[in-house]
Amino acid sequence: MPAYRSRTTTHGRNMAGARGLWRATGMKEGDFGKPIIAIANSFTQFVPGHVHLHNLGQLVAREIEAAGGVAKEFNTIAVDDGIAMGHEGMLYSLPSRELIADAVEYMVNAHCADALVCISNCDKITPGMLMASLRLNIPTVFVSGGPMEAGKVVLKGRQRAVDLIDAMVVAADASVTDAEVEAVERSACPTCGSCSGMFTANSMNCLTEALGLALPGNGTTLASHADRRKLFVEAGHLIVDLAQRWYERDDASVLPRNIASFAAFENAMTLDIAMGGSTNTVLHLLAAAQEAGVPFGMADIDRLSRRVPVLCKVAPAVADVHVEDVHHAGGIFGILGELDRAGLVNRDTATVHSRTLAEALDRWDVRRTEAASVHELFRAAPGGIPSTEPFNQSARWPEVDIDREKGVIRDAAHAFSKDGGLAVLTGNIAEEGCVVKTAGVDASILRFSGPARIFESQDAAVAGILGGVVQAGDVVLIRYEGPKGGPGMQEMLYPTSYLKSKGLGKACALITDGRFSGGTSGLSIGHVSPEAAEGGTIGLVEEGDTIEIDIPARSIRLAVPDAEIARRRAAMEARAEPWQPVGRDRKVSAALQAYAALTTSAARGAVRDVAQLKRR
Ligand SMILES: CC[C@H](C)C(=O)C(=O)O
Ligand SMILES: [Mg+2]
Repeated sequence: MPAYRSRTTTHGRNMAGARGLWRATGMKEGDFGKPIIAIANSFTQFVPGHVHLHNLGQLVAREIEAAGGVAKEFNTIAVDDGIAMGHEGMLYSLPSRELIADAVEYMVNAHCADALVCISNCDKITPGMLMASLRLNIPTVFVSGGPMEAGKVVLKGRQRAVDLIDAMVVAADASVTDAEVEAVERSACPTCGSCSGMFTANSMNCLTEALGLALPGNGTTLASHADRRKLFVEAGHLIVDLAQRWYERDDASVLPRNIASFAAFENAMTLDIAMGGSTNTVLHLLAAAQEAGVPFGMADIDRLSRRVPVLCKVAPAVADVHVEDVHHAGGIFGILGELDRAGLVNRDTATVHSRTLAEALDRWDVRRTEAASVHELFRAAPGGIPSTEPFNQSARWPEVDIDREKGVIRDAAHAFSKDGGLAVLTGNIAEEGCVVKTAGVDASILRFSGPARIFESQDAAVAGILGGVVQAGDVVLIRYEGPKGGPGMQEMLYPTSYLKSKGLGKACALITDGRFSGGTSGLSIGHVSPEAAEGGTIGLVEEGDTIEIDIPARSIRLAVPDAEIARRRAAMEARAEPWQPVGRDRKVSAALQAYAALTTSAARGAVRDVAQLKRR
């Protein structure tokens, strides 16, 4: 029977000092002996996905106390990728994932907390907390801040849904007037919550639901809707129950590593492929799997991508469907229900709320249950009230969208495409692989070949695209932007958005050892591994070389003879400072240099590898 971790500091005469300090935090006599539950919140006024979290940690805390626990809240940082995008602020985005994971580890282990509630939301906060929960392996429940409502705007006499990406694209489109750009800017992000498309934040919050570590509805219930409050209340009660099951009844099934098993990682990746999730999920699931000690790797992702169809298309893959519409169609359990009917999910995985996924599907798949409460949950609708406050509206659709032939979620027989929404490509330019979100690639360019237009930084690529250097038919190649080379593996959202702004979205390819925002679509191939800074062949490509991309064949290659590549490699190794970008003047802080010294390639999830230090 495991002992409560918190007894280390709450029991024994010699812990009088610690108990004195616990008392000063507000612990009462009767609290000593109750499970101490850490609440990892991530409130900040820098991020719309977190601006509304300031009181939600205490909402959970009151419920923990009502359920018989002691709640202790702390806060992590939270970077807003959309604000950090397109300048050197983006160098900090992926490194912040490691800081968040470490911050949760530090606070939970330093104070011997017994269990954990993670209040996350945006791009690196959910992955960072997920890594921490699997590293710590104590009872954990995730409840994220929830998705933002899609914006609505009238352009050229037609009302359309808009989001952050639309604001970025129209701003660089000379055919759009200043007044129209302003109208989109003012409408694109109407409420608190994570940006409304199937971008990285929403992808990861949906995947945490599929992994079994979050409650049904976590990924798609709007931040603005009153229903979302119930998820926080339920999380507060559930975590005390999970803690008691582990520490008092030796029930190891509640531990994160027994929930996020290999089969659960397969389910999460299957969901991602079926809904065209952000390619960042590849990085973050690989990193989380490593923390969990689960041998889930790129080969598994490739295997799944070849058998899972696209059952749901959401912005940026399509313009007029957002996460609120996925919710209206039954949410993540609606998609998992269709995947289950197609025999594509592991039904016996555990969750924090149901004994198995199969039991959860019976209860939460809107096509399996008539339960009014479930149908009411998925009728939750946007309120259209601009606000930074949560739970401020309770609009409902008349019915749940269960049209699986033409609706937002499809059954396997009516899939948007038989091929999955994500593909892993390999070849001489990416021997450890690279990824492309196929759900966002026009069918006409699944096979593409063209001359390399080389840029040694994201900024140079932006200047080249906006300055007309990039022409139709080109393969934009951005390198030395990997985890080590950037450092920090920037998201290339502005280059991919500006290709659209210039009308080149279906006329060019873009490949990089960097990565992409979930807002990227088009023939955008990222995570090229090994990266240029680690001696990858992408560092040997020369201007005008032909790059051949064949998504159906899962291949990408530099059409240059092996002997020439070998010659170039020898010449590179002979340089005084090999594998460095040409003509780039980027100041890299000591903090980022420390990150670069320990990180690894995208094919490993850009995880920290301290073994590198011993090899020096
Ligand atoms: C819309 C872009 C978003 C902020 C992002 O960075 C991602 O999805 O990764
Ligand atoms: Mg991002």
